[in-house]
Amino acid sequence: MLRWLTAGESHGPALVGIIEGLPAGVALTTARVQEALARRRLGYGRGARMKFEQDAVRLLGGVRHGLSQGGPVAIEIANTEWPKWETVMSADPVPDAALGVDAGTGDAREQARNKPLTRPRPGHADLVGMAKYALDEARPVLERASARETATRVALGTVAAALLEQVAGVRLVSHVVAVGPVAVPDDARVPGPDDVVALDADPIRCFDPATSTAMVAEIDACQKDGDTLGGVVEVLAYGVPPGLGSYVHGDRKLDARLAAAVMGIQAIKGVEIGDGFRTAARRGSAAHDEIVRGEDERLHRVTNRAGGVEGGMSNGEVLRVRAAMKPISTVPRALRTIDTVTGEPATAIHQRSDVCAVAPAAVVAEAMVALVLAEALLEKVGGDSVAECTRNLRAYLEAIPETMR
Ligand SMILES: Cc1cc2nc3c(=O)[nH]c(=O)nc-3n(C[C@H](O)[C@H](O)[C@H](O)COP(=O)(O)O)c2cc1C
Ligand SMILES: C=C(O[C@@H]1CC(C(=O)O)=C[C@@H](OP(=O)(O)O)[C@H]1O)C(=O)O
Repeated sequence: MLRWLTAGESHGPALVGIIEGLPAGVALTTARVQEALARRRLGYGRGARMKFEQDAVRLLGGVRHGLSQGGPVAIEIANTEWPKWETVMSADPVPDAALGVDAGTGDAREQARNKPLTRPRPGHADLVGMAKYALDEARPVLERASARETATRVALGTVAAALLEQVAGVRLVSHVVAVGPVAVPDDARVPGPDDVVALDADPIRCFDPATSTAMVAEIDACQKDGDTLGGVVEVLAYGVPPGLGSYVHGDRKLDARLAAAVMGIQAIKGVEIGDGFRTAARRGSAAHDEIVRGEDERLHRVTNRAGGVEGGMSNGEVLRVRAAMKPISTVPRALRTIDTVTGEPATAIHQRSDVCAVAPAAVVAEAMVALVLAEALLEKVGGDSVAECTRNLRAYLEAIPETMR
């Protein structure tokens, strides 16, 4: 069983991710994780932090000489700004002297704690988080709810993607298909795995040049208006073997697992597999994918409206997952809220923030898809080394009768 966890706060010393249940022999280097994190920092409309954040990576365990060893892999991502936040975010109690105030009044101490955040921001976890965890300000809530945590997901997704590629030749690509109301046309070319370099070079991560230009203009206009934007991202996985996931129980279904994992990303409010919602408007004859034998003597679907999943299992076609991201919640044109100290109306706290983070969300969604696919692949083929998993996958595929391949 592959499992993973993250820990850490947005302005703490570091984030940490652990992935466990990984076979030995997965190729992993600090540079490879750094590269993945650099992709996530990009994105037209991102805020000031991404200009200086270094995402300093340390592989803390489970990897030796560029290969996983079979034990848990632990990855640390240091937060560049930590020295500035050391007092506010100290894990240990901070003496009054270190706060730079007299041991005196509670108020002064509160001020030194970087002004208590008592004007919760709509669209964030702030208000309910304070009530739920019995907190007197939103700082602890936003520190953990922040999408800073997605850096760890991307680091762990790098490990999953390496496993998928080595064992099964799976290759993933993610792109942006809409920013606010600006969407790629339905007939735009779909990027293939070899287009990753071009997508990484584009701060919008959109493969359609005209749409990309319109998206930049939309973000500029929105920023000028003191507003924020969301959008839609798509992840494609090429080379996924058939039979990952299962129809036998709802929580084993690959589509259900993908939806849960992608929905778990901060600000994602909808997930679609294949043509998803669009399929609901079609007749059955125009909604499914007919099976034919191609010139290469192999079975193919004439279309891929299902997005590579039928009956909760991968069917060998390209996996397609889309996710809808809501506009960034920290709106510069501050939204109405209350002050939790007085109960009086107020405007929400506004701190440094992204205007649009759809491009990095695509990279994060790619990581989540990689983690789900890697977990499902290991479930199907098992094995304690990459070589064993590869052998098992080959044996399984070779055992499928000729008439069904
Ligand atoms: C890559 C990424 C970057 C984000 N950046 C910001 C940001 O700068 N400011 C902000 O208010 N929300 C940002 N968000 C969204 C919030 O983290 C998210 O909306 C919030 O934690 C509430 O969670 P929910 O939207 O899932 O309910 C970002 C999300 C992602 C995926
Ligand atoms: C730090 C990241 O994104 C952050 C996500 C985020 C939020 O509220 O989700 C708010 C901002 O944090 P800060 O106030 O520190 O600038 C973003 O910069 C990141 O993606 O690495």
